[in-house]
Amino acid sequence: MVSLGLTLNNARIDYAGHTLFRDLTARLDAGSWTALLGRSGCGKSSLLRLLAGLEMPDRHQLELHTDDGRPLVGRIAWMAQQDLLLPWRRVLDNLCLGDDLHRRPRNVARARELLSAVGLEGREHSWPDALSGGQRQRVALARTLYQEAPVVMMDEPFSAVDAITRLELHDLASRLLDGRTVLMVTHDPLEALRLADQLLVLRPDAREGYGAVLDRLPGLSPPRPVPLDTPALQQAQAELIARLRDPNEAFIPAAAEVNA
Ligand SMILES: Nc1ncnc2c1ncn2[C@@H]1O[C@H](COP(=O)(O)OP(=O)(O)OP(=O)(O)O)[C@@H](O)[C@H]1O
Repeated sequence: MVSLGLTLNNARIDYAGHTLFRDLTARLDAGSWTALLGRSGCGKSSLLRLLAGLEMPDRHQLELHTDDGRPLVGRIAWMAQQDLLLPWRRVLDNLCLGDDLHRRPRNVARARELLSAVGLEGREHSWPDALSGGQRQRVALARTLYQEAPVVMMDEPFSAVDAITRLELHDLASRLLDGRTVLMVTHDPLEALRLADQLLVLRPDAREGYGAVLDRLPGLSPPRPVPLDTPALQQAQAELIARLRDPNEAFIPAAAEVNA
C-alpha cells in the first residue's frame, strides 16, 4: 500500500453560531502517526469528523490536500472508542461488512490472517457478545486494517480497555498500522507519546470569538511504541501534562529524543 500525506488548511467549525475553531492548519506526513490532544469539549472529535468527511451540522470549512492530488474519499478507515461491531454478525462477517455492503467479493484469507495477527485465531465464528471488551477492540482493529486504507482516523480507540490490554493494543496497532498515515484522538498523554511522531494540541485561543488553536509538539524518537522504561518518556509525560494544563508551559523533550 502506498503511504499518503495530507495537508489541511483553513479548518473551521461553528456550532449554533459559536466558533469551535477557525483557520486551523496541520500537516500529516505520509506514513506518520499524529496524536490529537486537548481538554474535553475543545473540538477534537469534531476536527476528526471534519477531516474524515463525516456529516457536519452548521457552518464548516476545510481545504484538504492529499499528496497525490486525488480525493480522500474512500481512502480513510475509521476506528472509534466503541468497537461498533454489529451484534447480529459473527466476527468474520463484521470484518467483511464493507465488502458485503459494496457487493465486493470477500478476501476471507486476509480476514483470517488479520484475526490471527490480533491474537484471535479461531474466533471468526464467535458472536461479538461472546468476546471481552479487549477482544472486541482487537476485532475493530482487524476490521480497520482489513479496509487497507492509507489513512486511518481513530477516536479514542483504546480508552475503553484496561491498562494492560491498552499497552498490548499499542504494540499491535503500532506494528500493524506501520506505513499508514494515522490521526488519533486520545486523552492519554502516555499513549500519545509512545505512539505518535507528532502531537497536535487543541487549546482555547486567547482571542475572543476564535475558538481553539492547534499547537504542534514534537514526538519522541522511535522505536514505536516507545518502551515504558525510556527515561525521556517519563519526563515528556510530565511536561505534556503540564502543557495540557497550561499552554504556556514548555514542552522540550531531551534534545536527543526529539523526532522533529
Ligand atoms: N453536533 C453538534 N451540534 C452542536 N454542538 C456540538 C455537536 N457536536 C459537538 N458539539 C459541541 O462542540 C464542542 C466540541 O465537541 P467535541 O466532541 O468535538 O469535543 P472533544 O474535544 O472531542 O471532547 P471530548 O474530549 O469530551 O470527547 C462541545 O462543546 C460539544 O458540545
